[in-house]
Amino acid sequence: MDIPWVEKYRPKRLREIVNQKQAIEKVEAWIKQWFHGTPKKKALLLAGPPGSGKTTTVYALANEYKFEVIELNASDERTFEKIRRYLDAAYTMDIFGKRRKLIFLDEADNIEPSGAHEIAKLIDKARNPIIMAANKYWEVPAEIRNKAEVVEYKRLTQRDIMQALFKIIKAEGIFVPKEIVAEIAKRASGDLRAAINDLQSVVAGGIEDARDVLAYRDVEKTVFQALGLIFGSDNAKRAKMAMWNLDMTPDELLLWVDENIPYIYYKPEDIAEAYNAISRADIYLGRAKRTGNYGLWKYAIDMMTAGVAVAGIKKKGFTKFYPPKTLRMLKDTKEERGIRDSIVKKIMKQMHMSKLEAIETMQIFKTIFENNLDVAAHIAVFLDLGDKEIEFLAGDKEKAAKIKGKTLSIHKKLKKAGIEIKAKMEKAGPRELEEEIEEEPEEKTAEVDTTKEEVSEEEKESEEIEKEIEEAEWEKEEKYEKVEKIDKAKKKGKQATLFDFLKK
Ligand SMILES: Nc1ncnc2c1ncn2[C@@H]1O[C@H](COP(=O)(O)OP(=O)(O)OP(=O)(O)O)[C@@H](O)[C@H]1O
Repeated sequence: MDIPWVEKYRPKRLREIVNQKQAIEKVEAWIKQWFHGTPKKKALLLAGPPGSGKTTTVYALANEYKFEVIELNASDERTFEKIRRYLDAAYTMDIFGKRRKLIFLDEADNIEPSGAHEIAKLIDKARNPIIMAANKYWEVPAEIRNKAEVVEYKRLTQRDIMQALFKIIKAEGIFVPKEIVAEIAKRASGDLRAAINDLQSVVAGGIEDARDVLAYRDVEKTVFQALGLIFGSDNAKRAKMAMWNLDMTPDELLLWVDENIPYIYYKPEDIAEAYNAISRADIYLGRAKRTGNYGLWKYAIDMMTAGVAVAGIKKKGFTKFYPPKTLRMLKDTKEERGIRDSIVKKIMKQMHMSKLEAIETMQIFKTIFENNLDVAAHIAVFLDLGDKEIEFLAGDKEKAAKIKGKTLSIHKKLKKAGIEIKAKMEKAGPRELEEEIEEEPEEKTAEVDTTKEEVSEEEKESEEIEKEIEEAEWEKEEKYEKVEKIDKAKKKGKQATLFDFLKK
């Protein structure tokens, strides 16, 4: 996976930072004072809109003036303790020799009042430069704000953003039409980080799809941030903030989270864990709707945010979020629900699972249907899925058609194998079949004279038995390979699981 362009192209030097000249002059003047003693204000507060260059300034400054940055997050509970530790050791030795530490406290507008008092005390005692950053500086507790020199960052203009994007396009040696660059810059509303991420998404997804990606931008502006909180860290508290100020119902956010799980987690057990969390959330949401007890939303939200955030190891690097396919494809949600329910029922029946397990399994099947058409076809045959059901799981008409084609050839093979096996069995006597029909004498199944006009009761019975056996044989042949493991597990009294099936 490519490294995120926001990191790859983060300016290393102060002069590369676009359109924040005044702010940077102030920051440089302040840091220079540290080389001649301690400045009057030991802390700076960089205030301005997201993606305007605050964090970039801190790192470029540290790079030029040879500081080591200790980055702390104000919403992290352990921050206060860490600050104390670093302040006590203003200088430490590292392999480069003596390097001064610069403390960077991001999200200062998220500091709890109790923490604010302690941080204010620590600023008083500090022997290190402290830089804080906030989007809304008026929400930084006054106690801290008063101890810091405020440096304002401007919202970047569409022109600034376009310039920065073209620099990246040139460095990457790619072509992106000017109107798309202009559109990305316009939609970013001053946030260069968002614009760079959009540009990378558009390039990764192919320019032809650019308009689709951008069409979702208005919603994603917030839903992307929500997904970033859920998938961006293992911090449950941060993840729970995803629903804040989000102009969406939990049901809608659930679809987005659901869609993106397989792009974030890569180990099957982690994917299953994350799906487990959302299927529980789904149950709470359903219950809330049925009973009118919307207090249950809180549990649902916790499960689909924090529950998903801590599900496992996430992919590193740039991640593109995708809008839910169900939103794009199946406008008729009633129909969608009907299809979903019938798949769940089939899984419950064929795989001997509880509803919850079946929902979870269905989510895993979705990933398989999108990514491995061969396995998908086997599952489709095994579950006897209809066209709509295959389409639902594949999330794409074209893929569904391919899977359908593969199921037909599986059916053909099974039929052929069934005839061959039948012939063999007629010769040698089928062992597996014997087990299943052990009460019935074999001769009865072997020959029935269909030329006789008058059929005796006994013969009628025999014919029926033959039919039944033939059906059993068909079914057995179709499913034998796939259910063998499950059957064994059942015989041993173990619960059959999806993984028994997939290991086949
Ligand atoms: N003024 C700028 N000049 C050049 N690049 C910038 C500028 N502002 C933002 N960027 C780019 O956008 C990315 C994000 O910027 P940065 O992390 O500095 O934002 P920020 O102001 O700290 O935002 P936030 O408040 O959300 O943390 C950087 O990696 C950099 O590539």
